[in-house]
Amino acid sequence: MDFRIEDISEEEIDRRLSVVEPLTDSVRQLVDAVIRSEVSDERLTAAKDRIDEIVADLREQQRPGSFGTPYTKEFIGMPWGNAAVGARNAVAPPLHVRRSPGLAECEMELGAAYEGPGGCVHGGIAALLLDQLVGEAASTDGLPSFTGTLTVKYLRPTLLGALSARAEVTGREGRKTFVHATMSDADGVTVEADAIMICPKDFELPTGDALPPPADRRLDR
Ligand SMILES: CCCCCCCCCCCC(=O)SCCNC(=O)CCNC(=O)[C@H](O)C(C)(C)COP(=O)(O)OP(=O)(O)OC[C@H]1O[C@@H](n2cnc3c(N)ncnc32)[C@H](O)[C@@H]1OP(=O)(O)O
Repeated sequence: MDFRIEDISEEEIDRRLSVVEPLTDSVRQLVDAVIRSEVSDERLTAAKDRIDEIVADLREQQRPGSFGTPYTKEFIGMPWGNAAVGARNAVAPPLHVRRSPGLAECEMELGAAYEGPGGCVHGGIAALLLDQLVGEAASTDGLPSFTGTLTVKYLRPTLLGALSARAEVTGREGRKTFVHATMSDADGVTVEADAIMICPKDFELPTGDALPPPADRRLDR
């Protein structure tokens, strides 16, 4: 796992987020517009050329590999490439997760980019989002857990639109944490999931005098 430390203040995190979040949001709009646009083929081709120019511009200075999760010295994580919550990742809806001990909750709006069956959320997307949420619920004590097993039950189709999700720790056994999660629309639960989350045996926390103990650590931004 990548544990790069980036020694920046919370003000600097906010400043960077104020630049990248609107950009990522515009890319989300672009994805949605491409899916639903009914303009002529000529205009679609012209759009491609303009987008290619922007891509070439952004690639002038490019990080190798993935974004990873840099941490501040206070252990605030910045998982900005993450597929479910990443502030720089237009693939992420994004989820804005609220966390308290053993609990993670969020609301989200899933549009055309997340479609599986016509008008409905793709089952893989529901599993992705619930996977993130069970990970966050299991990790609220500051020690990260990986998903060992995730069992997903689709109770009825989840229509695209406004949704909420919730994950709650139901038990702990050594390095294993058991989590139950649900995704709901206005009429109730549509998907439920059970996870066995595991803190890996060879997992080493980054060390350093400035690092607070796990229980006092701030979580991701
Ligand atoms: C602050 C940051 C916030 C961070 C918030 C971050 C949120 C991120 C959320 C994203 C979640 C993900 O997508 S995570 C990515 C997807 N998952 C992965 O890639 C995991 C890949 N698998 C692995 O790395 C490994 O297999 C592990 C870590 C799961 C387990 O390895 P290990 O540590 O060597 O485990 P091991 O000693 O063998 O077993 C320990 C105990 O767990 C059980 N066990 C082992 N594997 C499994 C399994 N797959 N499913 C169920 N149970 C298992 C064993 O029976 C044993 O039980 P007993 O004998 O003790 O009873």
